[in-house]
Amino acid sequence: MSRSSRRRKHAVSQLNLMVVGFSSLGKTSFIRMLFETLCRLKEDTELPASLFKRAETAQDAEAARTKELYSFTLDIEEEGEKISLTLVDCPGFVRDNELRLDVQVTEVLRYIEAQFDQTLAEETKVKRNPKAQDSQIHACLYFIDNTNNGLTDKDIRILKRLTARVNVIPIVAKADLLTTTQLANLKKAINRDIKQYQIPVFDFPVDEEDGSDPEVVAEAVADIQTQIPFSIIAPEDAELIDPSTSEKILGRQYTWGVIDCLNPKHCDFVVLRNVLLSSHRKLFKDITLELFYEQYRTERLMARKASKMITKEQKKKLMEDLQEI
Ligand SMILES: Nc1nc2c(ncn2[C@@H]2O[C@H](COP(=O)(O)OP(=O)(O)OP(=O)(O)O)[C@@H](O)[C@H]2O)c(=O)[nH]1
Repeated sequence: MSRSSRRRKHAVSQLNLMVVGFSSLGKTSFIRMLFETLCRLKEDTELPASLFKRAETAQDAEAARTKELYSFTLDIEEEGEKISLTLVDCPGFVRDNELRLDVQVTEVLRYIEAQFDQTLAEETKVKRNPKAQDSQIHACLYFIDNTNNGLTDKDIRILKRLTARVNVIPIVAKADLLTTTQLANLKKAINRDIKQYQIPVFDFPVDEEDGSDPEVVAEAVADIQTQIPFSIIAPEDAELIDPSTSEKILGRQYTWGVIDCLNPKHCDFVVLRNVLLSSHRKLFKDITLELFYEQYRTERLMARKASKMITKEQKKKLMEDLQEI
């Protein structure tokens, strides 16, 4: 084995994912489900307590609400590759206060931009740290309320802001509450709105650099594209037993039957997990660095240049105006 391939085998890839959306749509439950399906390399990683606060009753709901943004990192292995996976959970957006909602979205964007600032600071160092962590958010899952018929005005406004800074993947949450026809209609309505309002969500382009047969890759991508937005059902109880197989499953039990959250016929979790951790991981990272980070970097440098160019009088006037605010 050559030195470089040995290095690659031991190389750890970083992946940073974020979940956002209105409150109580199942974001934390999704993170918990993802966590439960991961092949962890270190069992002793300290996990946030909020990850285990389940809310099966209305009284629990307030206590289990995500109050502030938090993140945690896990060392995992996916298809033989080591990944340092950071999951970021954000407080749910409020529905009834436009001003507060805007502040919340700004806070999410500030967090994303703060990660770009870290890269920018590292890049401008004379002696760069070769082991510097990549903390940029590579993909953001946007949870959509399935009680609406497509995207609301608020969704559109939020999505327009987020897609300027990060790869956004739309998610239909709590898909168990919809029939097959309702789910298909909702997916259609969301895709119609995405197109009509020209929201540049991540559209699963064919990766030109992928060494596999181009026809096979194009077919796989087309297959994924038909599933967007991905439907998710999070389990209610990790200890659920499927009565037909007597096996433990991650699911939800109803009077009429059991949902297996890992069954691709029930929801798109397995496809989404594969897209995030495996098939599109590199593409998410490349686009983040080459498109979103570059855009942010250019904006920052231009703003810096513009502030240098203003005259002393203009600066004085600006300071006076700011004091008046
Ligand atoms: N029916 C159903 N309920 C779900 C699903 N996922 C989560 N829930 C329930 O929805 C409630 C809220 O779930 P959370 O995961 O806390 O939602 P959240 O989006 O993180 O909420 P905030 O912290 O307020 O933003 C809980 O009672 C969950 O058990 C699902 O797929 N289907």
